[in-house]
Amino acid sequence: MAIIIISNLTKKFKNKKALDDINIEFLPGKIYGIFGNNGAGKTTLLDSIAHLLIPTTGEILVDDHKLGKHSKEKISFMIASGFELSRVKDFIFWYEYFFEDFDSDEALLMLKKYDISLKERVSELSKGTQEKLSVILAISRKTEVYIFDEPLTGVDPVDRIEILDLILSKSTPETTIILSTHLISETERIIDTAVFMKEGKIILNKETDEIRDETGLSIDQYYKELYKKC
Ligand SMILES: Nc1ncnc2c1ncn2[C@@H]1O[C@H](COP(=O)(O)OP(=O)(O)OP(=O)(O)O)[C@@H](O)[C@H]1O
Repeated sequence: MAIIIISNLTKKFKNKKALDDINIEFLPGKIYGIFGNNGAGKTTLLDSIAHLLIPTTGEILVDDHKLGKHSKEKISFMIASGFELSRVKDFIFWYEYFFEDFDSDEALLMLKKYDISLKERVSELSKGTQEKLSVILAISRKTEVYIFDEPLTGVDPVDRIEILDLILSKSTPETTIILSTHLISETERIIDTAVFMKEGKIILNKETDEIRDETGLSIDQYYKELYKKC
């Protein structure tokens, strides 16, 4: 059974439709890649699931519940802002305080591995290191859904492999991972289902193995072919 069911979801910013009648279900045990050109609506979709945005119309159900306290316990997502004055240790403290399922020992081990000091001001870290911190905080929670919006953009190619492996380590038959990225060729090895978005709509939602078998192309090649045409 789907853990997330989205029905007729539309999100407007003033008169602009960022999401246009989205219908999609996310299953446990799967890793979803959300791909699309700039402005396609990827972040708006992920922020809507994380309840950071309120839909204009439509519905999002998580584990059969409307978004709220229950979905907050089920979903862990990367934070992308609020870094201004805080130090790394403040984030560890807040996560421990707000989330009973946060494993601070696991987070501290990963911070050590990536040489991220607890004393550092987050705003003074490089963009890539901020992204690593954000991924570490998100995966140190024990939830059923993990959402990563562009987790690799500023990360160097060697660490990208490790960050992807960290994300992959959260994959179990019970967890759902949703990842948005422009780095299709680097992420497609871990993606089970590719979701292509354009102008606020989902134009493809298919198993990656099926795409490769049917087209003989990698997901990256198929994406480029499809977006060249439309
Ligand atoms: N807070 C906002 N106010 C007004 N318009 C917004 C806002 N957030 C997003 N939009 C608009 O909604 C559309 C979808 O934006 P969104 O950030 O979801 O796209 P995206 O697929 O994540 O793009 P990118 O790949 O560039 O990050 C864009 O046209 C964007 O300008």
